[in-house]
Amino acid sequence: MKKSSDESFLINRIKSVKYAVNGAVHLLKTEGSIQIQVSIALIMTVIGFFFHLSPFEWMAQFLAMGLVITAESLNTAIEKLADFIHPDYHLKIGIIKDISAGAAVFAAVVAIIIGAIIYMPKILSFF
Ligand SMILES: Nc1ncnc2c1ncn2[C@@H]1O[C@H](COP(=O)(O)OP(=O)(O)OP(=O)(O)O)[C@@H](O)[C@H]1O
Repeated sequence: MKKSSDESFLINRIKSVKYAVNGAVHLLKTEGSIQIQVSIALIMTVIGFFFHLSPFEWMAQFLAMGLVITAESLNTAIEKLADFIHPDYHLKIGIIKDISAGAAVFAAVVAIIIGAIIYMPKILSFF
């Protein structure tokens, strides 16, 4: 009895991961904002190799990129939920969407600050 409930728990966890991966693939295939953020992340990774980032700088850069892509993904989910619940114009839907987009702005500002801390000294050292 215990064993079969453990097995179904494991199967449910594996299914959840599969659904989550499907969601990530859906975002990558259909959402322009996510495609742009992932493209920026790939470009920043190439730039990171060019500037020989330290392990700590790599960690900070990947955390920043992950934060932005995560915030953008959640913003997309909230926008879609809002459109589904209330397809017509409504002041509160507008505020909810603005707040959701605001979270992505916070993430982007943090990423820009981290990028400046990593790259400004390297760029300035060229001059
Ligand atoms: N149903 C609505 N009612 C009121 N205001 C809305 C509504 N839909 C959108 N808005 C306003 O328009 C803004 C943009 O909404 P929209 O859903 O087009 O997001 P977006 O940032 O352009 O995302 P995307 O281009 O990824 O769809 C919202 O932040 C909100 O201010």
